[in-house]
Amino acid sequence: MASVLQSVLTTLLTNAEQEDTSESSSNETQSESPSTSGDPSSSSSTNPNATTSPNGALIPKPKKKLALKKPIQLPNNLTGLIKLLFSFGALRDWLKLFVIGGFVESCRRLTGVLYRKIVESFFITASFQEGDDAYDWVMVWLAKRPAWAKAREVEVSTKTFGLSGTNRAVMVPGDEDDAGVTLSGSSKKLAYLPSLASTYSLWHKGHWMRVSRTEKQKTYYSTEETLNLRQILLEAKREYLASQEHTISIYVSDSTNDWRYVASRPKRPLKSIILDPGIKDLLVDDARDFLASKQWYADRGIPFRRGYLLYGAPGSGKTSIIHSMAGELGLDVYIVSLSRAGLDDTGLNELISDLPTRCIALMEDIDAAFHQVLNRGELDGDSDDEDDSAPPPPDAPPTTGARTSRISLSGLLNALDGVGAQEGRILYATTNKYTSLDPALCRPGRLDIHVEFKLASRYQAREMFKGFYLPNHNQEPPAPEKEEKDVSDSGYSTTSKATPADTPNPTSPTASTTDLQVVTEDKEKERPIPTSFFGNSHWTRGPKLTKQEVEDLANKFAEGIPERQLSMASLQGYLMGYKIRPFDAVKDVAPWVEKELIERVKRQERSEARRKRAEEKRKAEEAKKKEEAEKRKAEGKEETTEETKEETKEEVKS
Ligand SMILES: Nc1ncnc2c1ncn2[C@@H]1O[C@H](COP(=O)(O)OP(=O)(O)OP(=O)(O)O)[C@@H](O)[C@H]1O
Repeated sequence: MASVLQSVLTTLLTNAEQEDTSESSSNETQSESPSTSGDPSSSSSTNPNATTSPNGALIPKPKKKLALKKPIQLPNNLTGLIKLLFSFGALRDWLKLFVIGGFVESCRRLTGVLYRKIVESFFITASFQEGDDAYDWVMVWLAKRPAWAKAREVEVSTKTFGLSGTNRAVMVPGDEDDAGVTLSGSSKKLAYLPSLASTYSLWHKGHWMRVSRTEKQKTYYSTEETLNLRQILLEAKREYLASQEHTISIYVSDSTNDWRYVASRPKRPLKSIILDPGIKDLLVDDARDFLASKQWYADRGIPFRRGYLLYGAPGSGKTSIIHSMAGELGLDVYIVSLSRAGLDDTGLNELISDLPTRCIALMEDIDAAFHQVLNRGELDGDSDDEDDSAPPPPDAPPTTGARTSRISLSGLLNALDGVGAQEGRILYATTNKYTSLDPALCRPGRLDIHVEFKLASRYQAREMFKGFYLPNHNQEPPAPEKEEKDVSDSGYSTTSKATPADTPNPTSPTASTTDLQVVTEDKEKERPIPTSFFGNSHWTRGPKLTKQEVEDLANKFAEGIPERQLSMASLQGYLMGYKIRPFDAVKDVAPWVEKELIERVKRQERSEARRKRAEEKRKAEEAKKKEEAEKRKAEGKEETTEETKEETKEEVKS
């Protein structure tokens, strides 16, 4: 340090010397200049550097040698050096500035550190990462805080945060009573999000909290608050779940084998699914009993899992009952799409083990993941298995063609009950091809309960008819004026509003063939409220039927439906065309059924022809393969014979 200071001082002193020298020389120059330009006498008297000779000429005085007579002695101790430094004015000012600046900066940093320490000791900071459930809870909770509505700077988004239907209104604080903010006719709601890099302060139950949103690799929220964090999170979760009370969440697997939330669906009431008596009760009671029996399973060492296989005719309500059960049991649905391209055994295992503990895993069309029939022969890789020679089941898919996914049967079996299989989950598998499933897949422990869904019975047809037209006394009638305006509703294409085609007319054939009566003005008071679960916006346009009238009509309708010939989906499709015309629905049912049955026969013929073609193609390919194999075998033999001959010749020669 001292040596540095010494070298600095030396430089400074040298500079000072040079400055003095230049000053002196400039003085000299100045003193010379008047003698050359002015009167010598006057110059001599004024010029101190010249003397006058006896002849009057100016004789310049000899030049003074400019040199430090006494060079400054550099002190060799630190104190002396500092003293010397302070003897230079400019340096002194610089040093003062340096010291004051350093002091101010240190104070600033110290205050920052102290502030953070205080904040940390009084506040709790929590970060929520986008994509996590807790993030959605906190978002919905924040949106519901009144203070949030006063925020001056927000980011507007149409994200739903897992909410659907009317619940989405919470995303727009203060807008809950609106019919719904619509964006150019869409039903999307607006959400106010904290804008990036802004900090918001709000009070909650007497506590101050700050909310800031920052973006790193992912966006996340961080809150600093004085409240018990657990309490706030629980509150947020409670409010979120309350918002979701009437919906179920649907998750699907993405290409990275993670579960991704896709949508919320309103719960479908169980009564809207019409099955033969006892089936619904069996499914619901068994699932309820299972969910309540965790300890029972644990005591007996039985894996806490339950599987249901719903099989049968297409459009008979398999998928619908699963969604309805999810609502009834309050479980989310995780759809495992076995035919997703790129899904292999490892991916499937990961997905199944990542399922939450209480949920519904849904595998639709479990047979469709494999183009080949799932059987033991394939599983064991034993091509000579006697099963192979047996003809495939009548509805078995063709056994050739590329697989859509890389799932093997053993992979699926492992995923269902291997070590990684999640406890507490309910598995629903559906198929239209029960006979094509391997018994190993269907055994208890994997798929414990098998329920057949048949084509519609007369009982189901009757109940569906009643569901469309029966008064529902739990609902308030909608305001007629409002309904008048609603022309966008429907699902049917005919019938003018003024004279519904179904309104019995004394002279019309419909009226003459039925004993039902038109509801008169007097009856209007006890006017029935329409359909329980197929919507009610069109009810004012239809005839007002009493319960008994609907039951009579339903019986007539059911009589026209052949037992187990048509699917419930087709019946629903038919009735949708007669939403406000129950009389016509009954009247037209016979010709419709006839047409449907003819269509069905045609469809069956087409499918049989397709199956035959596929079978022939398969046989032809097999024969071709066999022929090629034999040809290769023969060629191989010939080559070997030639080679043996050559070798013998060589041997003989040698
Ligand atoms: N039993 C039923 N009760 C009420 N509606 C039904 C019933 N069966 C089918 N539907 C109606 O038919 C439509 C199709 O039903 P769903 O998808 O549940 O049939 P599915 O058996 O799963 O058909 P698939 O085997 O082709 O997948 C739905 O809109 C549903 O409302």
